Amino acid sequence: TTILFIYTDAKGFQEKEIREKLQAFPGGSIDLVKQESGIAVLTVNNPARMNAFSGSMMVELEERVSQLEEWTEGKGLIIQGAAGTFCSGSDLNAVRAISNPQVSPQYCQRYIQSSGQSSTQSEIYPTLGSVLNVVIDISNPQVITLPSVVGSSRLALPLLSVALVEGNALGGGAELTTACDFRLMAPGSVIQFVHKHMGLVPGWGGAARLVRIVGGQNALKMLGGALKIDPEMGLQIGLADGVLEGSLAGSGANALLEAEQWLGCYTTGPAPVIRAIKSVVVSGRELPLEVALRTERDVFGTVWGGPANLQALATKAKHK
Ligand SMILES: CCCC(=O)SCCNC(=O)CCNC(=O)[C@H](O)C(C)(C)COP(=O)(O)OP(=O)(O)OC[C@H]1O[C@@H](n2cnc3c(N)ncnc32)[C@H](O)[C@@H]1OP(=O)(O)O
Repeated sequence: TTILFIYTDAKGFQEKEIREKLQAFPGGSIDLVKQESGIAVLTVNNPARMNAFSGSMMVELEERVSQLEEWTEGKGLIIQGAAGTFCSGSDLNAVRAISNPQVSPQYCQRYIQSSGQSSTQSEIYPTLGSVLNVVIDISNPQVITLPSVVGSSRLALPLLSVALVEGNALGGGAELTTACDFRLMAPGSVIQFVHKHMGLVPGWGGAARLVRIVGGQNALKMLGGALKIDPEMGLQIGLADGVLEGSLAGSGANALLEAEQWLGCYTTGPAPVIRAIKSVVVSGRELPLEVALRTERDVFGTVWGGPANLQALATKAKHK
């Protein structure tokens, strides 16, 4: 099930067209490593442009998310940038190429209307937004669909996800951090919604998610002031869930190791149980209460009497 191929014919055609247009802006890659531990590492890799998102990287992100959807043993996901910095947002070379005055008026109209007709370059951003919905709103594939959000019956990933922020997370890069369940910041790192300085607002879902993470007041200040959020401020407003140790930071490998250890506290245990935990929390947060309660009951049914439950009963576990 990928958003590119399960639409109706007209929509499918549109997505194919968008994909082709995105491929016209190549550069960089999105690398995925699935580990035995059940934690996968996704690397935004375009260091010559501070890991800015080219068009082909957007397409690759969608493909990597599809691979993660099929990874039934998976429990966690770390998203990082290559070479010690997170992501500087959209590739401004591509943005400049598509923002010439002849394209712009059409761009704006299409962007707002989001019509179902033939696509324009402006649909780059909403397209990636759909992928990010899947990265964050991860839930139990058996029970939750978010049709109104992703425009299809695509499901959210059942992995606990962390953005490992070293260096800068700017613009769309800041948005990407909000598409994860958690954010870990390295000393000296910055998360900054620079959209206002670019004459924009977030378009990948970053504003809606930011409000849920830090509340409306903080989100208004962050967007309105294009504030540079350092680790200390990040912790204070609840944007950061942790700050990496200074002694270990500075080296990409060590920062990743630290992030894996941090995430391991939450992903230790059998995959079906970890995935179910993600599912009940996301449904509780995102769905109307009545639906969330029903979902929780259904998810409960997937672990009740399961191997982990039976083993715990047999060993008469004490929780001291
Ligand atoms: C809805 C989406 C909204 C968006 O994401 S709009 C894009 C928002 N992002 C930006 O405006 C980032 C602009 N860049 C910067 O502020 C700085 O480059 C940054 C990231 C703080 C790093 O500064 P420095 O460490 O001094 O490095 P630098 O400026 O020399 O950059 C090294 C090379 O990377 C390039 N680069 C950085 N961000 C880029 C981007 N977003 N798109 C395309 N190229 C980008 C930069 O042009 C430079 O390339 P070159 O070496 O001059 O060829």
